Amino acid sequence: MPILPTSVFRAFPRAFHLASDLVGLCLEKSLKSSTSQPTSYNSVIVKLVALRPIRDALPQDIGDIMAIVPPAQVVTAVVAILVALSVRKLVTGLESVHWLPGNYMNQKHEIISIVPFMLGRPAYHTGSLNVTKQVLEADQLTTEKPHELTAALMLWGENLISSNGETWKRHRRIVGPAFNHNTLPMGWNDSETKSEDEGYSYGEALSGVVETTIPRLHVIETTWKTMAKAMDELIISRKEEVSTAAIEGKPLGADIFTRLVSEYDDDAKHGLDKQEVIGNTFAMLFAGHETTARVLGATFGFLAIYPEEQEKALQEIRSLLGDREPTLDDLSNLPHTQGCFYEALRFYPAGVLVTRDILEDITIHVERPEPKTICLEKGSRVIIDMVGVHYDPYVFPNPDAFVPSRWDGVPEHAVSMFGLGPRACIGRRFSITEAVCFLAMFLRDFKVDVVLEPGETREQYRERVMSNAGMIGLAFGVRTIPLKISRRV
Ligand code: HEM
Repeated sequence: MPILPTSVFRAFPRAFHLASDLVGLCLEKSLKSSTSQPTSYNSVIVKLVALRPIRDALPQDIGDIMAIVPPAQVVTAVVAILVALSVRKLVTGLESVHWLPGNYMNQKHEIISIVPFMLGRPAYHTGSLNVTKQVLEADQLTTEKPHELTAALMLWGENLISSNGETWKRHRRIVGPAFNHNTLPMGWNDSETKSEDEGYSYGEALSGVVETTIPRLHVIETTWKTMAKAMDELIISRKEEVSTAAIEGKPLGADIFTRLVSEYDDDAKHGLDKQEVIGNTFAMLFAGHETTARVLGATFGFLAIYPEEQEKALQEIRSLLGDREPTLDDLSNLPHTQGCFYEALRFYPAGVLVTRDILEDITIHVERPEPKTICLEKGSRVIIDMVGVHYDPYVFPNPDAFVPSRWDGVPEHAVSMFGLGPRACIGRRFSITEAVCFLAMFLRDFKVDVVLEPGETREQYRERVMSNAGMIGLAFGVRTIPLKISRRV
């Protein structure tokens, strides 16, 4: 947590109110003056949502001191917004260096170093698919996820992502069936239910929670309280529905949440207790919230940069579907469209860091810089750089090029951006289905194009826009992609 002089914090609550007042005023004005300004309305809302968690996070008991700050003035409010935004970066740690693919220079070595990070264990850093496979596909008893790195996700309760050993097996057995063929056609309900007393929508609260997962969790208390309350209410009401359906002999829903709630039994050794239901619900929200959406954004970016690839996808979609809606069976017949999604995912593997602690010595074989057998020693850690893995020129020739056809014929389980081995992403099929379905329906009706700056080429646009990547919430992706979308005639 960055240390700031208390005077800075003192100036905040009042300043935030002023800033919000000002933004509110602009909002009101723009709504009154014209109904044809949706952009300014939206941008104001976005700013408000961004500012509100910070404002609410500030201690209330210093509010009185703030009363002595002079009343609203435009300058104060503008300064407050600027300072607030920069403090937000410090508080949430969202700012990071520009990610540039050209930084990958050391792929001649499959393991880079075993230097411990600060106080941590000695850690092997790797960007090699070969090493990744051997570690992730090793016997479950020989590795586990590091506790301190998954601790933040445990706050809501034990869950599939963060658990290890027997607990992980129990969770995977229960959650797994929720991702089978029957659940794929089902969409996620976009819950925008407002929580009246807190003033946050469920979605807004989730964003707040996601952005503050790392040790600063309790800073933005309101969002967390809102989420906890919403979760509790949801579980109780769905449990009642499930019990009623069981008594009346009606079939239960096949969705993930119903499956989790159905297994909720505080006394059961093989089911989930309430905290575990909540923990897993959050785990699914965390894992499913930003990931697919970010990769879809990048896919559109690449399709805009390379119109010939977009045209190829359009022809594939048109010749398969014509004017009808896609069915689940169609999705395997859209290889180019799927390849575009995979290729964007290769550049931006949303789950960017995969780590394992070594519980028993593991012997692995490396080919570079020369063929060798290495013992990954018990007590050490393996840190897998997923961007590096998917930039490996030995596995992905000409890694800078956007080549959807490189995925032709690659079976789904070998798509390494979703992880490998027994702990590979449980949402992989769900994510691919959702993405290809969305791309098919969207590209049939709309064309995406780049928004170039004066004199800029498409390649320069790619450099400017697509390199501006980093962690957004918990997912790795491109920050902003300016696109022009037009309806096809
Ligand atoms: C583009 C989308 C996605 C990417 C790139 C992605 C990536 C990954 C990766 C790399 C792992 C393995 C982590 C490890 O081995 O330590 C993983 C695990 C997991 N993912 Fe995803 N994921 C995506 C979408 C989803 C979705 C939509 C869901 C759920 C709705 C989901 C739920 C999970 C869960 C629960 C795990 C833990 C599985 C276990 O440990 O048994 N993911 N994901």
